[in-house]
Amino acid sequence: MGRQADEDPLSLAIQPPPNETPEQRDSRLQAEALARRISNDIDEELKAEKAALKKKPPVKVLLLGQSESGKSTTLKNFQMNYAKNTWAEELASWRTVVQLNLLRNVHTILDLVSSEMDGTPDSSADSEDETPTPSIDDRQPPLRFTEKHGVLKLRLLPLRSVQKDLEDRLGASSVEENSGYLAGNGMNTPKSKPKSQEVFVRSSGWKTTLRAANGRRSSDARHEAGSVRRTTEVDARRATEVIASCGDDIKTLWEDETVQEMLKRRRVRLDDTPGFFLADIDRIARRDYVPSDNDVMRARLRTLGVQEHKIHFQEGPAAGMDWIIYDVGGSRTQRPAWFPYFDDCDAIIFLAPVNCFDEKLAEDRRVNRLEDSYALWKMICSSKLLAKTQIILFLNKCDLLEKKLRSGVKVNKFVPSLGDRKNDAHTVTQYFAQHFKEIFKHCSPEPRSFRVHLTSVVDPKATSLTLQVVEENVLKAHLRKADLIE
Ligand SMILES: Nc1nc2c(ncn2[C@@H]2O[C@H](COP(=O)(O)OP(=O)(O)OP(=O)(O)O)[C@@H](O)[C@H]2O)c(=O)[nH]1
Ligand SMILES: [Mg+2]
Repeated sequence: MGRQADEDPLSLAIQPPPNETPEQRDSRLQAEALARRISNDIDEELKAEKAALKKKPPVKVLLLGQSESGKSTTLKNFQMNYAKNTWAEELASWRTVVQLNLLRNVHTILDLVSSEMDGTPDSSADSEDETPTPSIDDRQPPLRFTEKHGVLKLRLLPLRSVQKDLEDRLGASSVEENSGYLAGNGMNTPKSKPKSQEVFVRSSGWKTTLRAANGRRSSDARHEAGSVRRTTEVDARRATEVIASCGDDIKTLWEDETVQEMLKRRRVRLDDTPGFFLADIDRIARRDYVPSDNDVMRARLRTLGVQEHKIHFQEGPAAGMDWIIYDVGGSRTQRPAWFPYFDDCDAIIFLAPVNCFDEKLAEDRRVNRLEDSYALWKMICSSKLLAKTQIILFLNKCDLLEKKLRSGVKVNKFVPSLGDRKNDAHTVTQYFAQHFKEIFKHCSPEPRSFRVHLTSVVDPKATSLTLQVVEENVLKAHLRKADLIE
Protein backbone atom coordinates (compact mmCIF):
# COMPACT_ATOMS: atom_id res chain seq x y z
CA MET A 1 0.00 0.00 0.00
CA GLY A 2 2.75 2.43 1.14
CA ARG A 3 4.70 1.88 -2.01
CA GLN A 4 1.65 2.52 -4.16
CA ALA A 5 0.94 5.86 -2.39
CA ASP A 6 4.62 6.85 -2.81
CA GLU A 7 4.37 6.18 -6.53
CA ASP A 8 1.18 8.21 -7.01
CA PRO A 9 2.24 11.17 -9.22
CA LEU A 10 -0.06 13.62 -7.39
CA SER A 11 1.29 12.66 -3.93
CA LEU A 12 4.82 12.92 -5.29
CA ALA A 13 4.14 16.36 -6.77
CA ILE A 14 2.77 17.86 -3.54
CA GLN A 15 5.27 16.20 -1.21
CA PRO A 16 7.57 18.70 0.59
CA PRO A 17 11.11 18.60 -0.69
CA PRO A 18 13.16 16.02 1.30
CA ASN A 19 15.77 18.57 2.51
CA GLU A 20 13.31 21.39 3.46
CA THR A 21 14.67 23.91 6.00
CA PRO A 22 12.40 25.13 8.89
CA GLU A 23 12.05 28.57 7.16
CA GLN A 24 11.08 26.96 3.89
CA ARG A 25 8.56 24.78 5.73
CA ASP A 26 6.95 27.88 7.40
CA SER A 27 6.60 29.77 4.15
CA ARG A 28 5.21 26.66 2.39
CA LEU A 29 2.59 26.21 5.11
CA GLN A 30 1.65 29.91 4.88
CA ALA A 31 1.26 29.68 1.09
CA GLU A 32 -0.89 26.57 1.45
CA ALA A 33 -3.14 28.30 4.04
CA LEU A 34 -3.55 31.31 1.71
CA ALA A 35 -4.47 29.07 -1.21
CA ARG A 36 -7.07 27.28 0.94
CA ARG A 37 -8.60 30.63 2.02
CA ILE A 38 -8.85 31.86 -1.59
CA SER A 39 -10.43 28.58 -2.67
CA ASN A 40 -12.98 28.76 0.18
CA ASP A 41 -13.78 32.38 -0.71
CA ILE A 42 -14.42 31.40 -4.33
CA ASP A 43 -16.69 28.55 -3.18
CA GLU A 44 -18.65 30.95 -0.99
CA GLU A 45 -19.00 33.48 -3.82
CA LEU A 46 -20.27 30.78 -6.20
CA LYS A 47 -22.75 29.61 -3.58
CA ALA A 48 -23.99 33.18 -3.01
CA GLU A 49 -24.34 33.78 -6.78
CA LYS A 50 -26.32 30.57 -7.16
CA ALA A 51 -28.61 31.50 -4.28
CA ALA A 52 -29.10 35.01 -5.72
CA LEU A 53 -30.04 33.53 -9.09
CA LYS A 54 -32.50 31.21 -7.43
CA LYS A 55 -34.11 34.11 -5.61
CA LYS A 56 -34.38 36.24 -8.77
CA PRO A 57 -37.96 36.38 -9.98
CA PRO A 58 -38.42 34.83 -13.42
CA VAL A 59 -38.68 37.01 -16.51
CA LYS A 60 -42.30 37.04 -17.66
CA VAL A 61 -43.14 37.49 -21.31
CA LEU A 62 -46.62 37.58 -22.80
CA LEU A 63 -47.23 36.67 -26.45
CA LEU A 64 -50.24 38.58 -27.75
CA GLY A 65 -52.00 39.08 -31.07
CA GLN A 66 -55.00 37.87 -33.02
CA SER A 67 -55.54 34.22 -33.89
CA GLU A 68 -53.09 32.81 -36.44
CA SER A 69 -50.73 35.75 -35.95
CA GLY A 70 -47.85 33.39 -35.07
CA LYS A 71 -47.73 33.46 -31.24
CA SER A 72 -47.35 29.71 -30.73
CA THR A 73 -44.82 29.59 -33.57
CA THR A 74 -42.78 32.29 -31.81
CA LEU A 75 -42.93 30.23 -28.63
CA LYS A 76 -41.66 27.22 -30.61
CA ASN A 77 -38.68 29.34 -31.71
CA PHE A 78 -37.92 30.20 -28.08
CA GLN A 79 -38.07 26.50 -27.17
CA MET A 80 -35.97 25.44 -30.12
CA ASN A 81 -33.26 27.99 -29.31
CA TYR A 82 -33.24 27.93 -25.54
CA ALA A 83 -34.70 24.58 -24.43
CA LYS A 84 -33.01 22.27 -26.90
CA ASN A 85 -33.43 19.05 -24.90
CA THR A 86 -37.16 19.43 -24.39
CA TRP A 87 -37.57 20.42 -28.03
CA ALA A 88 -35.82 17.26 -29.23
CA GLU A 89 -37.83 15.09 -26.82
CA GLU A 90 -41.12 16.55 -28.00
CA LEU A 91 -40.53 16.37 -31.77
CA ALA A 92 -42.29 13.00 -32.05
CA SER A 93 -45.40 14.30 -30.25
CA TRP A 94 -45.97 16.72 -33.11
CA ARG A 95 -46.53 13.83 -35.53
CA THR A 96 -50.20 13.68 -34.52
CA VAL A 97 -50.66 17.40 -35.23
CA VAL A 98 -48.95 17.18 -38.62
CA GLN A 99 -51.06 14.15 -39.53
CA LEU A 100 -54.21 16.00 -38.50
CA ASN A 101 -53.21 19.04 -40.56
CA LEU A 102 -52.55 16.78 -43.55
CA LEU A 103 -55.94 15.09 -43.27
CA ARG A 104 -57.61 18.46 -42.94
CA ASN A 105 -56.00 19.43 -46.29
CA VAL A 106 -57.22 16.17 -47.86
CA HIS A 107 -60.78 16.61 -46.60
CA THR A 108 -60.94 20.22 -47.75
CA ILE A 109 -60.22 18.97 -51.27
CA LEU A 110 -62.53 15.96 -51.04
CA ASP A 111 -65.41 18.16 -49.82
CA LEU A 112 -64.87 20.56 -52.71
CA VAL A 113 -64.71 17.65 -55.18
CA SER A 114 -67.97 16.27 -53.72
CA SER A 115 -69.74 19.59 -54.09
CA GLU A 116 -68.48 19.89 -57.69
CA MET A 117 -69.61 16.35 -58.49
CA ASP A 118 -73.00 17.02 -56.85
CA GLY A 119 -73.31 20.19 -58.92
CA THR A 120 -73.19 22.60 -55.97
CA PRO A 121 -72.44 26.02 -57.46
CA ASP A 122 -69.33 28.01 -56.72
CA SER A 123 -69.95 30.52 -53.95
CA SER A 124 -67.97 33.46 -55.30
CA ALA A 125 -70.99 35.66 -54.68
CA ASP A 126 -70.87 35.03 -50.92
CA SER A 127 -72.69 38.16 -49.72
CA GLU A 128 -70.90 38.16 -46.36
CA ASP A 129 -67.53 38.57 -47.97
CA GLU A 130 -66.85 42.13 -49.02
CA THR A 131 -63.52 41.11 -50.48
CA PRO A 132 -63.47 41.95 -54.18
CA THR A 133 -62.96 38.74 -56.13
CA PRO A 134 -61.65 38.56 -59.66
CA SER A 135 -64.40 37.68 -62.07
CA ILE A 136 -64.72 34.08 -63.15
CA ASP A 137 -64.97 33.38 -66.82
CA ASP A 138 -68.37 31.72 -67.26
CA ARG A 139 -67.32 30.43 -70.66
CA GLN A 140 -64.77 28.10 -69.09
CA PRO A 141 -65.44 24.46 -69.97
CA PRO A 142 -66.98 22.48 -67.11
CA LEU A 143 -64.61 20.58 -64.88
CA ARG A 144 -64.40 16.92 -65.90
CA PHE A 145 -64.67 14.76 -62.82
CA THR A 146 -64.62 11.10 -63.78
CA GLU A 147 -64.96 7.66 -62.23
CA LYS A 148 -61.32 8.01 -61.16
CA HIS A 149 -62.35 10.77 -58.72
CA GLY A 150 -65.23 8.66 -57.40
CA VAL A 151 -62.83 5.78 -56.78
CA LEU A 152 -60.34 8.07 -55.05
CA LYS A 153 -63.09 9.35 -52.78
CA LEU A 154 -64.01 5.80 -51.83
CA ARG A 155 -60.43 4.71 -51.27
CA LEU A 156 -59.76 7.71 -49.04
CA LEU A 157 -62.90 7.15 -46.96
CA PRO A 158 -61.05 5.51 -44.01
CA LEU A 159 -59.24 8.82 -43.44
CA ARG A 160 -62.44 10.35 -42.01
CA SER A 161 -62.40 8.12 -38.96
CA VAL A 162 -58.63 8.54 -38.61
CA GLN A 163 -59.11 12.32 -38.48
CA LYS A 164 -61.73 11.85 -35.79
CA ASP A 165 -59.31 9.66 -33.77
CA LEU A 166 -56.54 12.23 -34.11
CA GLU A 167 -58.84 15.01 -32.90
CA ASP A 168 -59.84 12.91 -29.90
CA ARG A 169 -56.24 12.09 -29.09
CA LEU A 170 -55.25 15.74 -29.17
CA GLY A 171 -57.15 16.24 -25.98
CA ALA A 172 -60.68 17.48 -26.47
CA SER A 173 -63.64 17.32 -28.73
CA SER A 174 -63.05 19.67 -31.60
CA VAL A 175 -64.48 23.12 -31.20
CA GLU A 176 -65.87 24.28 -34.48
CA GLU A 177 -65.40 27.80 -35.64
CA ASN A 178 -65.61 29.20 -39.12
CA SER A 179 -62.03 29.45 -40.20
CA GLY A 180 -60.75 32.39 -42.19
CA TYR A 181 -58.22 30.49 -44.17
CA LEU A 182 -60.54 29.60 -46.97
CA ALA A 183 -62.86 32.48 -46.35
CA GLY A 184 -60.56 35.48 -46.49
CA ASN A 185 -58.08 36.40 -49.11
CA GLY A 186 -60.58 36.54 -51.94
CA MET A 187 -60.98 32.79 -51.77
CA ASN A 188 -64.31 31.13 -52.22
CA THR A 189 -65.81 28.48 -50.06
CA PRO A 190 -68.26 25.94 -51.39
CA LYS A 191 -71.90 26.52 -50.46
CA SER A 192 -71.88 23.10 -48.83
CA LYS A 193 -68.69 23.97 -47.02
CA PRO A 194 -67.55 21.47 -44.46
CA LYS A 195 -68.61 22.42 -40.95
CA SER A 196 -65.06 22.81 -39.74
CA GLN A 197 -62.32 23.90 -42.10
CA GLU A 198 -59.93 24.17 -39.24
CA VAL A 199 -59.90 21.81 -36.35
CA PHE A 200 -59.63 23.46 -33.00
CA VAL A 201 -58.22 21.35 -30.28
CA ARG A 202 -57.51 22.21 -26.71
CA SER A 203 -53.76 22.42 -26.80
CA SER A 204 -53.31 22.45 -23.05
CA GLY A 205 -51.56 19.27 -21.99
CA TRP A 206 -51.98 17.51 -25.31
CA LYS A 207 -48.38 16.36 -25.33
CA THR A 208 -48.91 14.80 -21.93
CA THR A 209 -52.12 13.19 -23.14
CA LEU A 210 -50.26 11.69 -26.04
CA ARG A 211 -47.69 10.26 -23.71
CA ALA A 212 -50.67 8.91 -21.75
CA ALA A 213 -51.44 9.00 -18.09
CA ASN A 214 -48.26 8.03 -16.29
CA GLY A 215 -47.45 8.16 -12.63
CA ARG A 216 -50.89 7.72 -11.04
CA ARG A 217 -50.84 5.87 -7.77
CA SER A 218 -53.70 3.47 -7.17
CA SER A 219 -53.55 0.15 -8.93
CA ASP A 220 -56.86 0.93 -10.64
CA ALA A 221 -55.48 4.21 -11.85
CA ARG A 222 -52.31 2.47 -12.99
CA HIS A 223 -54.35 -0.14 -14.80
CA GLU A 224 -56.48 2.61 -16.35
CA ALA A 225 -53.37 4.63 -17.28
CA GLY A 226 -51.81 1.54 -18.79
CA SER A 227 -54.85 0.84 -20.90
CA VAL A 228 -55.10 4.52 -21.97
CA ARG A 229 -51.48 4.32 -23.03
CA ARG A 230 -52.08 1.09 -24.93
CA THR A 231 -55.16 2.57 -26.65
CA THR A 232 -53.21 5.72 -27.52
CA GLU A 233 -50.38 3.69 -28.98
CA VAL A 234 -52.75 1.45 -30.93
CA ASP A 235 -54.60 4.51 -32.27
CA ALA A 236 -51.32 6.18 -33.19
CA ARG A 237 -50.14 3.08 -35.04
CA ARG A 238 -53.47 2.74 -36.81
CA ALA A 239 -53.45 6.39 -37.93
CA THR A 240 -49.90 6.09 -39.24
CA GLU A 241 -50.72 2.79 -40.96
CA VAL A 242 -53.87 4.09 -42.69
CA ILE A 243 -52.17 7.32 -43.78
CA ALA A 244 -49.21 5.33 -45.12
CA SER A 245 -51.51 3.01 -47.06
CA CYS A 246 -53.41 6.01 -48.52
CA GLY A 247 -50.22 7.98 -49.35
CA ASP A 248 -50.26 7.25 -53.10
CA ASP A 249 -53.97 8.09 -53.42
CA ILE A 250 -53.52 11.34 -51.50
CA LYS A 251 -50.69 12.26 -53.83
CA THR A 252 -52.78 11.36 -56.90
CA LEU A 253 -55.63 13.53 -55.58
CA TRP A 254 -53.37 16.51 -54.91
CA GLU A 255 -51.57 16.31 -58.25
CA ASP A 256 -54.71 15.66 -60.30
CA GLU A 257 -55.11 18.30 -63.03
CA THR A 258 -58.88 18.62 -62.61
CA VAL A 259 -58.49 19.10 -58.84
CA GLN A 260 -55.82 21.75 -59.38
CA GLU A 261 -58.04 23.51 -61.92
CA MET A 262 -60.97 23.37 -59.48
CA LEU A 263 -58.84 24.95 -56.72
CA LYS A 264 -57.67 27.63 -59.13
CA ARG A 265 -61.20 28.46 -60.27
CA ARG A 266 -62.40 28.63 -56.69
CA ARG A 267 -59.31 30.65 -55.74
CA VAL A 268 -58.48 28.25 -52.94
CA ARG A 269 -54.78 28.81 -52.26
CA LEU A 270 -54.42 25.78 -50.07
CA ASP A 271 -50.63 25.89 -50.15
CA ASP A 272 -50.63 29.32 -48.46
CA THR A 273 -52.83 28.18 -45.59
CA PRO A 274 -51.60 27.28 -42.11
CA GLY A 275 -50.75 23.63 -41.69
CA PHE A 276 -50.37 22.81 -45.40
CA PHE A 277 -48.55 19.49 -45.74
CA LEU A 278 -49.78 17.94 -49.02
CA ALA A 279 -46.55 18.84 -50.83
CA ASP A 280 -44.68 16.70 -48.29
CA ILE A 281 -46.89 13.64 -48.63
CA ASP A 282 -44.02 11.30 -49.69
CA ARG A 283 -42.24 12.01 -46.43
CA ILE A 284 -45.21 12.22 -44.09
CA ALA A 285 -47.12 9.15 -45.30
CA ARG A 286 -44.38 6.85 -44.06
CA ARG A 287 -44.62 4.40 -41.21
CA ASP A 288 -41.39 5.77 -39.68
CA TYR A 289 -42.25 9.46 -40.11
CA VAL A 290 -40.80 11.77 -37.47
CA PRO A 291 -41.47 15.52 -37.88
CA SER A 292 -38.54 17.76 -38.71
CA ASP A 293 -37.97 21.12 -36.98
CA ASN A 294 -39.47 22.78 -40.02
CA ASP A 295 -42.60 20.58 -39.92
CA VAL A 296 -43.19 21.56 -36.29
CA MET A 297 -42.83 25.26 -37.15
CA ARG A 298 -45.49 24.88 -39.86
CA ALA A 299 -47.85 22.65 -37.87
CA ARG A 300 -51.04 24.40 -36.84
CA LEU A 301 -52.75 23.79 -33.52
CA ARG A 302 -54.95 26.52 -32.15
CA THR A 303 -54.26 27.65 -28.57
CA LEU A 304 -57.15 27.81 -26.17
CA GLY A 305 -56.80 29.69 -22.89
CA VAL A 306 -53.43 30.80 -21.54
CA GLN A 307 -50.54 28.34 -21.67
CA GLU A 308 -47.56 28.84 -19.38
CA HIS A 309 -44.14 27.65 -20.59
CA LYS A 310 -41.02 27.79 -18.43
CA ILE A 311 -37.65 27.99 -20.13
CA HIS A 312 -34.39 27.78 -18.21
CA PHE A 313 -31.79 29.77 -20.13
CA GLN A 314 -28.46 28.00 -20.22
CA GLU A 315 -26.40 30.35 -22.35
CA GLY A 316 -26.31 33.94 -23.53
CA PRO A 317 -26.97 37.07 -21.49
CA ALA A 318 -29.90 35.44 -19.64
CA ALA A 319 -27.90 32.31 -18.67
CA GLY A 320 -29.07 30.82 -15.37
CA MET A 321 -32.43 32.59 -15.44
CA ASP A 322 -35.91 31.23 -15.82
CA TRP A 323 -38.28 32.83 -18.29
CA ILE A 324 -41.99 32.21 -18.21
CA ILE A 325 -43.57 32.68 -21.59
CA TYR A 326 -47.36 32.90 -21.74
CA ASP A 327 -48.88 31.80 -25.03
CA VAL A 328 -52.52 32.80 -25.37
CA GLY A 329 -55.43 32.01 -27.62
CA GLY A 330 -55.90 34.97 -29.98
CA SER A 331 -59.49 34.71 -31.18
CA ARG A 332 -61.99 37.18 -29.78
CA THR A 333 -63.59 34.77 -27.32
CA GLN A 334 -60.15 34.04 -25.85
CA ARG A 335 -59.04 37.62 -25.22
CA PRO A 336 -60.69 38.28 -21.83
CA ALA A 337 -58.38 35.58 -20.41
CA TRP A 338 -55.32 37.75 -21.14
CA PHE A 339 -55.96 40.52 -18.62
CA PRO A 340 -54.96 38.80 -15.35
CA TYR A 341 -51.47 38.33 -16.84
CA PHE A 342 -50.87 42.04 -17.51
CA ASP A 343 -50.07 42.73 -13.89
CA ASP A 344 -46.48 41.68 -13.49
CA CYS A 345 -45.17 40.87 -16.94
CA ASP A 346 -41.83 42.28 -18.05
CA ALA A 347 -42.47 42.39 -21.75
CA ILE A 348 -45.09 41.79 -24.38
CA ILE A 349 -44.32 40.46 -27.82
CA PHE A 350 -47.24 41.56 -29.97
CA LEU A 351 -47.65 39.79 -33.30
CA ALA A 352 -49.45 41.39 -36.21
CA PRO A 353 -49.59 39.42 -39.47
CA VAL A 354 -48.93 41.84 -42.33
CA ASN A 355 -50.20 39.57 -45.09
CA CYS A 356 -53.80 39.73 -43.91
CA PHE A 357 -54.75 43.24 -45.06
CA ASP A 358 -57.31 41.66 -47.42
CA GLU A 359 -58.68 39.01 -45.02
CA LYS A 360 -61.55 38.86 -42.55
CA LEU A 361 -61.53 37.56 -38.99
CA ALA A 362 -62.61 33.93 -38.85
CA GLU A 363 -64.82 34.67 -35.85
CA ASP A 364 -66.43 37.79 -37.32
CA ARG A 365 -66.50 38.05 -41.08
CA ARG A 366 -67.38 41.76 -40.93
CA VAL A 367 -63.98 42.67 -39.48
CA ASN A 368 -60.83 43.13 -41.55
CA ARG A 369 -57.88 41.35 -39.91
CA LEU A 370 -55.47 44.28 -40.24
CA GLU A 371 -58.04 46.62 -38.67
CA ASP A 372 -58.47 44.11 -35.85
CA SER A 373 -54.70 44.08 -35.25
CA TYR A 374 -54.63 47.90 -35.10
CA ALA A 375 -57.53 47.94 -32.61
CA LEU A 376 -55.91 45.28 -30.44
CA TRP A 377 -52.56 47.11 -30.54
CA LYS A 378 -54.26 50.33 -29.52
CA MET A 379 -55.90 48.58 -26.57
CA ILE A 380 -52.55 47.10 -25.41
CA CYS A 381 -50.62 50.36 -25.86
CA SER A 382 -53.19 52.41 -23.92
CA SER A 383 -53.44 50.02 -20.98
CA LYS A 384 -52.40 51.79 -17.75
CA LEU A 385 -51.50 48.42 -16.21
CA LEU A 386 -48.93 47.98 -18.98
CA ALA A 387 -47.61 51.55 -18.85
CA LYS A 388 -44.14 50.41 -17.70
CA THR A 389 -44.06 47.21 -19.72
CA GLN A 390 -41.81 46.89 -22.71
CA ILE A 391 -43.82 46.17 -25.86
CA ILE A 392 -42.13 44.62 -28.86
CA LEU A 393 -43.95 44.46 -32.17
CA PHE A 394 -43.41 41.61 -34.63
CA LEU A 395 -44.80 42.48 -38.05
CA ASN A 396 -45.08 38.84 -38.98
CA LYS A 397 -45.73 36.67 -42.03
CA CYS A 398 -43.55 38.92 -44.22
CA ASP A 399 -42.85 35.87 -46.44
CA LEU A 400 -46.57 35.48 -47.16
CA LEU A 401 -46.94 39.22 -47.79
CA GLU A 402 -44.19 39.04 -50.44
CA LYS A 403 -45.85 36.06 -52.05
CA LYS A 404 -49.25 37.73 -52.08
CA LEU A 405 -47.90 40.93 -53.62
CA ARG A 406 -45.98 38.95 -56.23
CA SER A 407 -49.24 37.26 -57.23
CA GLY A 408 -50.57 40.69 -58.17
CA VAL A 409 -52.77 41.67 -55.20
CA LYS A 410 -52.93 45.47 -54.87
CA VAL A 411 -52.75 46.63 -51.26
CA ASN A 412 -54.34 50.04 -51.93
CA LYS A 413 -57.56 48.31 -52.96
CA PHE A 414 -57.93 47.25 -49.34
CA VAL A 415 -55.95 50.03 -47.64
CA PRO A 416 -56.87 53.12 -49.67
CA SER A 417 -54.68 55.38 -47.48
CA LEU A 418 -51.62 53.70 -49.01
CA GLY A 419 -52.41 55.81 -52.09
CA ASP A 420 -49.90 55.76 -54.94
CA ARG A 421 -47.05 54.36 -52.90
CA LYS A 422 -45.23 51.37 -54.38
CA ASN A 423 -46.94 47.99 -54.06
CA ASP A 424 -43.82 46.19 -52.83
CA ALA A 425 -43.24 44.40 -49.52
CA HIS A 426 -40.70 46.95 -48.26
CA THR A 427 -42.94 49.98 -48.87
CA VAL A 428 -46.04 48.23 -47.53
CA THR A 429 -44.40 46.96 -44.31
CA GLN A 430 -42.84 50.39 -43.66
CA TYR A 431 -46.24 51.97 -44.12
CA PHE A 432 -47.90 49.52 -41.70
CA ALA A 433 -45.01 49.95 -39.21
CA GLN A 434 -45.49 53.73 -39.29
CA HIS A 435 -49.19 53.32 -38.51
CA PHE A 436 -48.41 51.01 -35.55
CA LYS A 437 -45.79 53.50 -34.35
CA GLU A 438 -48.21 56.42 -34.44
CA ILE A 439 -50.76 54.48 -32.38
CA PHE A 440 -47.99 53.52 -29.94
CA LYS A 441 -46.73 57.08 -29.48
CA HIS A 442 -50.19 58.52 -29.25
CA CYS A 443 -51.69 55.97 -26.85
CA SER A 444 -48.85 55.00 -24.48
CA PRO A 445 -49.63 56.47 -21.02
CA GLU A 446 -45.89 57.21 -20.56
CA PRO A 447 -43.13 57.68 -23.14
CA ARG A 448 -41.28 54.46 -24.03
CA SER A 449 -39.21 53.12 -26.93
CA PHE A 450 -40.92 51.69 -29.97
CA ARG A 451 -39.34 48.38 -30.96
CA VAL A 452 -40.39 46.63 -34.15
CA HIS A 453 -39.10 43.58 -36.02
CA LEU A 454 -40.09 42.38 -39.48
CA THR A 455 -40.44 38.62 -39.09
CA SER A 456 -41.38 35.34 -40.73
CA VAL A 457 -41.37 33.20 -37.63
CA VAL A 458 -41.60 29.93 -39.59
CA ASP A 459 -37.98 30.65 -40.53
CA PRO A 460 -36.05 29.52 -37.42
CA LYS A 461 -32.65 30.83 -38.59
CA ALA A 462 -33.79 34.41 -39.11
CA THR A 463 -36.00 34.28 -36.02
CA SER A 464 -33.09 33.11 -33.88
CA LEU A 465 -31.29 36.40 -34.62
CA THR A 466 -34.40 38.41 -33.78
CA LEU A 467 -34.78 36.52 -30.50
CA GLN A 468 -31.20 37.41 -29.50
CA VAL A 469 -32.06 41.09 -29.76
CA VAL A 470 -35.35 40.51 -27.95
CA GLU A 471 -33.52 38.60 -25.19
CA GLU A 472 -31.18 41.50 -24.49
CA ASN A 473 -33.93 44.10 -24.50
CA VAL A 474 -36.29 42.08 -22.34
CA LEU A 475 -33.49 41.38 -19.89
CA LYS A 476 -32.66 45.09 -19.60
CA ALA A 477 -36.33 45.87 -18.98
CA HIS A 478 -36.49 43.13 -16.37
CA LEU A 479 -33.40 44.33 -14.53
CA ARG A 480 -34.57 47.93 -14.69
CA LYS A 481 -37.90 46.90 -13.25
CA ALA A 482 -36.17 44.98 -10.47
CA ASP A 483 -34.18 48.15 -9.71
CA LEU A 484 -30.94 46.32 -10.22
CA ILE A 485 -29.63 48.82 -12.72
CA GLU A 486 -30.20 52.57 -13.15
N1 LIG B 1 -45.60 31.29 -43.87
C1 LIG B 1 -45.70 31.67 -42.59
N2 LIG B 1 -46.51 30.97 -41.76
C2 LIG B 1 -46.56 31.37 -40.47
C3 LIG B 1 -45.82 32.46 -39.96
N3 LIG B 1 -46.09 32.58 -38.65
C4 LIG B 1 -46.95 31.60 -38.33
N4 LIG B 1 -47.24 30.87 -39.44
C5 LIG B 1 -48.15 29.72 -39.53
O1 LIG B 1 -49.45 30.20 -39.25
C6 LIG B 1 -50.16 29.25 -38.49
C7 LIG B 1 -50.69 29.91 -37.24
O2 LIG B 1 -49.65 30.22 -36.37
P1 LIG B 1 -49.80 30.06 -34.79
O3 LIG B 1 -48.45 30.35 -34.22
O4 LIG B 1 -50.43 28.78 -34.47
O5 LIG B 1 -50.82 31.25 -34.49
P2 LIG B 1 -51.32 31.74 -33.06
O6 LIG B 1 -51.13 33.21 -33.03
O7 LIG B 1 -50.69 30.95 -31.98
O8 LIG B 1 -52.88 31.42 -33.17
P3 LIG B 1 -53.94 31.09 -31.96
O9 LIG B 1 -53.35 30.00 -31.15
O10 LIG B 1 -55.18 30.70 -32.70
O11 LIG B 1 -54.14 32.37 -31.21
C8 LIG B 1 -49.20 28.07 -38.22
O12 LIG B 1 -49.48 27.04 -39.13
C9 LIG B 1 -47.84 28.67 -38.49
O13 LIG B 1 -46.93 27.71 -38.99
C10 LIG B 1 -44.97 33.17 -40.88
O14 LIG B 1 -44.29 34.15 -40.54
N5 LIG B 1 -44.97 32.73 -42.17
MG1 LIG C 1 -51.44 29.62 -30.61
